Amino acid sequence: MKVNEVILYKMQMKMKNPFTTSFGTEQDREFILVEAKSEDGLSGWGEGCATERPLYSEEFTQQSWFMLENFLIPMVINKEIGHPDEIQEGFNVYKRNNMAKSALEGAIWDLYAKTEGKSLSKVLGGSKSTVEVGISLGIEDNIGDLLAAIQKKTEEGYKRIKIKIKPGKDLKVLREVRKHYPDIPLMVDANSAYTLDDMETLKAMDAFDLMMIEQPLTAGDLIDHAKLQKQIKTPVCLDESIHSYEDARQAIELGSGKIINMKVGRVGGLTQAKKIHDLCKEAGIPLWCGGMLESGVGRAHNIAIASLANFLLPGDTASSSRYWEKDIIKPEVVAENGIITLNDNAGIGYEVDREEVEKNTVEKKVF
Ligand SMILES: O=C(O)CCC(=O)c1ccccc1C(=O)O
Ligand SMILES: [Mg+2]
Repeated sequence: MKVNEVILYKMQMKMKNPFTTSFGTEQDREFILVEAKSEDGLSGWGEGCATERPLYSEEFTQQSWFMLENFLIPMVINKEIGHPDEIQEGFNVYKRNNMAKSALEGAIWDLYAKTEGKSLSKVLGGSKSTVEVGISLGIEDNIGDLLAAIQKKTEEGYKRIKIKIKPGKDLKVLREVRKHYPDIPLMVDANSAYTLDDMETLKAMDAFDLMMIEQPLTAGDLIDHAKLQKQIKTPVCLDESIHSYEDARQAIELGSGKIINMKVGRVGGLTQAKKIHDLCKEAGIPLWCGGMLESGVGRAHNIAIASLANFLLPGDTASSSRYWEKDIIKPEVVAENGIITLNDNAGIGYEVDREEVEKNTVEKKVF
């Protein structure tokens, strides 16, 4: 297979509602789409999940664009590619920049699957035909708004509720939520907002029967998370601490957590995600698929990877309509009663709506 043209689209799409985490509020989602074209006229699509500002990790859209334009696209264009697993080896001469790597690698995976006439899930080795999904709810100023959102999303059938927390917006919120919803599957995500000095608060969370606490401590940390996990019963789930197979291996060895949130962009692409999946399966560490407020393209990739066997917990891959007035894929992603059913179409399984893409494109470059 040969990629003879790559197109980068810088996208700006307004989300229906602002989304607040411990690191800030986002409503205008800027991201990169990658289209990789083959000689026989097929197009593969990938999405870069970096955000406009480096708030979640060190990556941001302009940096991804620069990486893709100057370093990554030249490595793949007009080269013979036997299998997408080969891409990552080449990319790894450059350090990190995982979201940029993943965007292009993802487009090539989609192109490969389309060339083979198989679904992306199939070529990745997925074994499930449905995936379970939960919902991630941002921090609200007003507890009433959060309770209303929980009510609505529970009625829609989402399989678990995740609420964002930060110091000062934690135990009081949990007490209130549990008062109204004593039995819902519930978890929290701190996005690195605490340190071991907050041990009392973190220990107090054991009282709320949480499925897990996601990334309570510093991004990249494995050691303090291991210390924390020894002192609390609630499983620690790692997000911003896992960027590679090596991170996952060390986290398992150290006991830094009991669950891993898999984000394909964070770990540098589908090939690395598969490797981490296999390692975690072997080690008895369940995974679930995280989200980065993706458009339909990234969402479709997330659904495909979530069909692998060790994705044992509901993911953050909610319906398109949770985020967008109109998504850029046809049909849109729909979770019914908290379940997304995969289709057998070749590649990502959804058609990219070029008209919608163009409408939301602020910059475009052909290579
Ligand atoms: O619905 C989603 O896409 C997941 C939302 C979410 O939790 C999130 C959104 C943006 C950045 C980081 C995170 C996170 O999982 O930490
Ligand atoms: Mg998270």
